[in-house]
Amino acid sequence: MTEPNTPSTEPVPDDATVIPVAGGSGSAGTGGYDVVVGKGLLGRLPGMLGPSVRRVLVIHPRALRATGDVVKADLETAGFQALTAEIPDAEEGKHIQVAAFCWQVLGQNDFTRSDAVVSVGGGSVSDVAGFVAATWLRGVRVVHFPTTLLGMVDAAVGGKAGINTAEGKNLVGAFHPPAGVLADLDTLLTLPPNELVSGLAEVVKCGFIADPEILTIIESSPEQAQNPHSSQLRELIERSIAVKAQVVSNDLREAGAREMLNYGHTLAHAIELAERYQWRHGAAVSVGLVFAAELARSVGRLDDATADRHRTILESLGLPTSYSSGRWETLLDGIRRDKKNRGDQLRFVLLDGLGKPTTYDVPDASLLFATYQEITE
Ligand SMILES: NC(=O)c1ccc[n+]([C@@H]2O[C@H](COP(=O)([O-])OP(=O)(O)OC[C@H]3O[C@@H](n4cnc5c(N)ncnc54)[C@H](O)[C@@H]3O)[C@@H](O)[C@H]2O)c1
Ligand SMILES: O=C(O)C(=O)C[C@@H](O)[C@H](O)[C@H](O)COP(=O)(O)O
Ligand SMILES: [Zn+2]
Repeated sequence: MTEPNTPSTEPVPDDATVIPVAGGSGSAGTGGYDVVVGKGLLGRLPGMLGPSVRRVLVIHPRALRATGDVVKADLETAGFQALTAEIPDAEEGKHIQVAAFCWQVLGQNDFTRSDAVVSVGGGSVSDVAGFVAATWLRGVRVVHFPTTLLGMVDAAVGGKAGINTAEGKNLVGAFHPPAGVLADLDTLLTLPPNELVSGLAEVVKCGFIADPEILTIIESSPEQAQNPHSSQLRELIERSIAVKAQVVSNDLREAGAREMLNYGHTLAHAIELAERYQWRHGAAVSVGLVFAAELARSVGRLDDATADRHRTILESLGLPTSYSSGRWETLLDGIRRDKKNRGDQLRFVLLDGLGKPTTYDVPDASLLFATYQEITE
């Protein structure tokens, strides 16, 4: 795997797009923070960290060692005392022992409440780094520098941070909004195509729950949607971030409306657990979206055209839309541990129509088994 192009620090470009998010600990406006989308954004990092920060821990996976080193060197040039913590790649990084290793580095280097964490990597890195920042001294600042499409459009925005346990995905975590997010499009140039496509599943999710123009853009050219140089992909990124920013600005702690961002995830997380995290998150979300569409169709909430559109658009991107038969009991175990459930009540996010997400209390698990038959290979 090739590492991203080394981001340049100067000058800060003018063609960046700034998407504000309300709520949190950032420096933008009244307690909110900015998600900046553009190229050559690293020069903005000191400003996002803020004037009180002296020490910075840069957390990155092994695969992005050179990028982590560049970020560290730039921070040192800007006058910070910077350290790096190298963590295991992908889902192996979302582990309590990895968090403990980062806490040890912070402790041994006297990090105080006025110091900060920076994540450099995909969603797995922003999740664990955000969790470390949320828990160290009960909360220090974190800035995310996402290097995957999925990280830019989803994981780095909104403050959900967490790790996995043996029992399931993201079962331990915190809501800890970043002080800012730098989505540097240059980093996408080295992202393997299957990772970029994985991120597009979350983009499609945003299209179905809130911004149908996203679907139209992808349908008009699935190829350009996958081209890291294209204006279409940049527009998809900005639209998806705008959807997420709007939702989390109004419901950071998922008291209600934020649940819509979990569309497709009830089955997706169960698949990831069943597959021991050998499936990409976006691939699992893709199957989960089709499952949710079929469930909504079967209970008479979603029209055929919108339900069918799920499969068509996801397949046009090369994402999976079906899953192995014979795994239902394993999947149901995962579904029972979903955070949207209340007691024995299983709950899903479904669509009442395009752009009309709602929550659905499943009356009987047999309904889910029947829907599973609709998506098995
Ligand atoms: N907190 C949230 O709101 C939220 C939202 C969505 C997903 N997530 C989580 O995000 C995780 C998935 O994130 P992801 O899809 O970014 O995967 P990831 O973090 O596992 O990264 C995918 C792979 O790409 C490599 N990589 C990263 N950037 C690269 C680059 N620029 N060039 C080359 N290789 C690069 C990584 O080393 C890794 O092997 C899951 O754990 C999911 O649960 C969290
Ligand atoms: O931000 C949210 O809220 C989401 O649900 C976004 C999801 O894409 C993301 O995968 C999130 O990590 C899932 O959260 P969880 O609470 O179901 O673990
Ligand atoms: Zn997700």
